[in-house]
Amino acid sequence: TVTLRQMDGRPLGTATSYLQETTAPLTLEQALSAYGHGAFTASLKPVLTFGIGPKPVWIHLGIDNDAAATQIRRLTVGISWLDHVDIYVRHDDRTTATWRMGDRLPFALRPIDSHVFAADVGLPPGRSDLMLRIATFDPMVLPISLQAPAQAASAEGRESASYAFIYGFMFALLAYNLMLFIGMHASRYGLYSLYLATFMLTNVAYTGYGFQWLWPTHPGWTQWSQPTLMILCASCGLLFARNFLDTHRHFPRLHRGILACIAIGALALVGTALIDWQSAALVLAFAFVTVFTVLMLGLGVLSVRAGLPAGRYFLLAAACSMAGDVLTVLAVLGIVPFDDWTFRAAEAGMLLDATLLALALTYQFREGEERREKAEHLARLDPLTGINNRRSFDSIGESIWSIARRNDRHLSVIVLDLDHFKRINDAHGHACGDEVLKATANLLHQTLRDSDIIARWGGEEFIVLLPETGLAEAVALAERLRDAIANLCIIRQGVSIKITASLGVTERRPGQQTLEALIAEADHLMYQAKDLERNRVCHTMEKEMEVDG
Ligand SMILES: Nc1nc2c(ncn2[C@@H]2O[C@H](COP(=O)(O)OP(=O)(O)OP(=O)(O)O)[C@@H](O)[C@H]2O)c(=O)[nH]1
Repeated sequence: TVTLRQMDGRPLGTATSYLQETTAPLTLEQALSAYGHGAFTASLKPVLTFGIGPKPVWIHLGIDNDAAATQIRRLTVGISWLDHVDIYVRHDDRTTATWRMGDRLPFALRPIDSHVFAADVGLPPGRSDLMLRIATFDPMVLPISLQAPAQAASAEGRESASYAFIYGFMFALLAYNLMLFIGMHASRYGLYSLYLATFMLTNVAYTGYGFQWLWPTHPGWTQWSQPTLMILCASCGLLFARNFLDTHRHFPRLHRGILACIAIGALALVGTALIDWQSAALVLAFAFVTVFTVLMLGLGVLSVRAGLPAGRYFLLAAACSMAGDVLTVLAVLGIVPFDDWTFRAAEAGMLLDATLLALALTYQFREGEERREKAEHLARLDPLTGINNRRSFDSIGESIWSIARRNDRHLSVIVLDLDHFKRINDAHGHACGDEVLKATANLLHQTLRDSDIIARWGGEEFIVLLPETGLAEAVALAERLRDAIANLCIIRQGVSIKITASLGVTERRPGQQTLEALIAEADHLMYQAKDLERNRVCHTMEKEMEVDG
């Protein structure tokens, strides 16, 4: 028996006693008579639990109103998914109030607009008895409490606010990822959004908010929504994992196995729906979610072991979600004490899961961008010397050329070719030739300004584009380069290798049409230098002097 003071919203299980029906359903009179004969068992737990799909249960709670006037207290059975909740209030051997509710009956029959089962009970002074009959295919967990209606309403308000926070947070993640999906056509963002959306729907269904807000006139769907959405959500999670971890490439057998698993789950669900076997659908859904949780964790472990960069986030996310799910299931099955924290652990786990996966997606995106930038950068460089290759020179050179042309600015070019390079290769080997090419590129890099463009033009040929540089200055620079190359000391296997280079230098002339023509001129001059015994700089100034002379 509970007194008014004990009616503070906490579960009153230890004040109750119960009787489970064995064969035929009992009437109220039969249950009362059984109670009178002491057939009820006193509950030792504050929250009664009877596992999945148990026989219907009768619960008795004695109430002592020690005040002088009638008191109203809100009776709450704080779980949403019970099929039938019949409540009888007895006073002076009479039934003073009866309510029938449950998620097999339309929501409108509920006396209080709540996502769980609640009724305001009038308690005259003295002793009253509450008799409840509860029947369900789902896990039967019964947090029964009494408290003043205003208090109950404010507790429910706080609870709703916490759900609003969870849904708001998840909705923001969902909307953001949906936009990424639409904008980038990357299916992993779409699958992640789908996973979040189905999780939210599953949660809305099992917390009873779905029945209260979304489908109050469809008790049939309320029944089937839970197994259906559980299987749908787990399937979306697996599809996301397949895509996110690229299982097709890394774990091909698992990739196919996951799809088979989803297909079996979906077919089995359709089968149970066709024969309207709801208890089997529930057992199937719980089994599927268990397989899902194990698979997600296993995929996380495998991807970390395979060194997949985003694997750590995934594993941590899967572990958070699994810990939350396990705690909630244990609470619902009565294996660990049922309270707000244990019951809502799955939500906390999923919040962490969703956040970590969002981080993992961002990490993966950043990594992809870095890879792409690196590949683009590498595609512009000569792999041996690390300076620009011809393709990259062409694109940079063209823009410098058009600026110089439009603004009529100085622009010079040097073409440099190493002399008798074939001999170096022949005498010291190809690897040694490579070393010489690298040393030459290095020297160019160190001697020239950052604004000058250096590139490897061909085998042992280099090109330098000198913006804002007149011919005299370019020729002086070319001479310095020639001299530095001639003095370059490359020692390989104790042998000192000497090299020289021939250089052609020219400057853009007003009216000259293309950069190509300018380079061809410098190239021509470089060949002139080769003809003149090599290790020389030839330039257009000489040509002009010759013409003048
Ligand atoms: N080691 C090495 N050799 C290269 C590379 N690219 C081209 N070569 C070699 O450079 C040599 C160029 O020879 P040639 O075109 O006959 O010119 P050269 O021997 O320098 O003679 P001149 O240009 O007339 O002074 C060839 O033997 C090519 O195989 C490279 O990346 N590494």
